Amino acid sequence: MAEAASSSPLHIVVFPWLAFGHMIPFLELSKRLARRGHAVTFVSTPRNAARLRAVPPELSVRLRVVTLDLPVVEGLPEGAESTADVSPEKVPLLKAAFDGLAAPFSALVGERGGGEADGVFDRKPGWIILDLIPCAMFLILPAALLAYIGPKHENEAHPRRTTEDFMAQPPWIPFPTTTIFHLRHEAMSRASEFQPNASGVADADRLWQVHHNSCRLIVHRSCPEAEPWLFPLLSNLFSKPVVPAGLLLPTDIAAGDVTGDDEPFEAAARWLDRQPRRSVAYVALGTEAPVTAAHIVELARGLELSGVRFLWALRTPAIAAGELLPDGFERRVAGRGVVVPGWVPQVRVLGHAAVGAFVTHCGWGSTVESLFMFGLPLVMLPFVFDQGLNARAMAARGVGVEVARDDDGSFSGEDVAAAVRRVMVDEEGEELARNAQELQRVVGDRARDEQYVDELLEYLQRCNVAFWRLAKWGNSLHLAPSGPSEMRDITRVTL
Ligand SMILES: O=c1ccn([C@@H]2O[C@H](COP(=O)(O)OP(=O)(O)O[C@H]3O[C@H](CO)[C@@H](O)[C@H](O)[C@H]3O)[C@@H](O)[C@H]2O)c(=O)[nH]1
Repeated sequence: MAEAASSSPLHIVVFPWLAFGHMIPFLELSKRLARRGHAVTFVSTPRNAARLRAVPPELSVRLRVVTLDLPVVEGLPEGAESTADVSPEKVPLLKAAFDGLAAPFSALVGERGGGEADGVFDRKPGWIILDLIPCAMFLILPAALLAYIGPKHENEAHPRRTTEDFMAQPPWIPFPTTTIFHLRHEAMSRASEFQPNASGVADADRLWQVHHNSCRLIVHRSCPEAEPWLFPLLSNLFSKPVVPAGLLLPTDIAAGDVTGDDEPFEAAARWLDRQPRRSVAYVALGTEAPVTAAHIVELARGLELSGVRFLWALRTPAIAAGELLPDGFERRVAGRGVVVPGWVPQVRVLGHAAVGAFVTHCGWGSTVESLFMFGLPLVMLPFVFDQGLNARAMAARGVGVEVARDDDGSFSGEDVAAAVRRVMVDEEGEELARNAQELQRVVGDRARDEQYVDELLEYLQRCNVAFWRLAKWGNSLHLAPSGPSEMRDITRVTL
């Protein structure tokens, strides 16, 4: 890995969407860019910045965190700054608040490198890397989701109107694929993402606005080993380079990238230390899945019925975890099951020798951390976004099984227990575990993962700032290639 920038170092500003599933990989990418001698300004809000682990001292000369205060939006709970702080129906309000950061962000990047003149940051940004704004878009999502959404012109040529349309393979994917939401509840949720939400804009439109108006380069937290065939297809479909950043496998396994109230976890960690090797199922459904009280009851019933040891990270922003669990649940599973009501250092748990499988919503971050980093087989319970696609792709690779679902997405405790036992108890589980280890060996190669960042940097340096002129105009951020005729107006900044 290059430790110093080979040619003139870049100043890169990164500004992720306010979700830990986004901020964590953006910070990981930032560290790798800084380690290679480039200056990185990581922008977030004060509370999120405080919750992310401090930048390692050796990187602090080149990687700095700048905070912007989130504007007040009616209905958004006080102090809510990330999707982990709100229930799913309030996320559009968080998006509206994030949209309100367009002007301060524009001011930040428009003036010198962003703030006072201080050495490496005293340069206008060569690149801005955001979820949904120019000039490079870094998607922490798998390439499969972008392939499913497709470019606007393909959606116009092949409009999807009915639920069945959303359940079918997109016609612009010309080969057999797992990129299909074949379950009715998933297709319905997808369809809603093409409609405007409470933030006033449809999520698909946010994506297209950037793809079509402003971004020159699309970067995925992924690699061809993890998602074969998709990168050339996407470059072709979107008529611009779609390149991998690698999986950004977390480097700081012991700490993770988020600080929180680890207190409730410490007792669970001591319990985990006493469990036999590969005997515990770690259960966690990420930070954004719309998990209902009924889901939690059935999941609890399933874990109890399975007879398997488990550690469950149960985050419920709106209701105390204990109030959702069936009566007497914790007493009945005492000794073999532990519920942690709050933030759990997930990477540390997944890497623990006692953990043998992961009951997961199949968020891409969780898939990367469990399967590609540690080779753990999966019990898959996807809800929204890319999660169903990830589950399908991993089932096809023989590294996990999905919990059976009804058309409306509901599932029973018996369905959960059956899937958990297939992975943790039955003979089939041995093959799943072997496949997962084998996939990890191929996909989770750290040297190759670093090489993808080198290749990305080479690309960024080749097409550097000569290409772009930054201008501030009114309340919007404008990024313009050198000719004024190509000036583009970017007003929206969120996913
Ligand atoms: O108690 C917790 C809860 C979460 N995490 C971390 O938070 C991240 C969660 O990321 P992910 O697994 O991707 O889940 P979500 O936050 O739910 O993911 C959103 O963003 C993902 C892209 O990262 C998409 O794939 C998902 O569909 C979308 O829900 C991971 O790094 C976890 O290690 C913890 O460390 N402790």
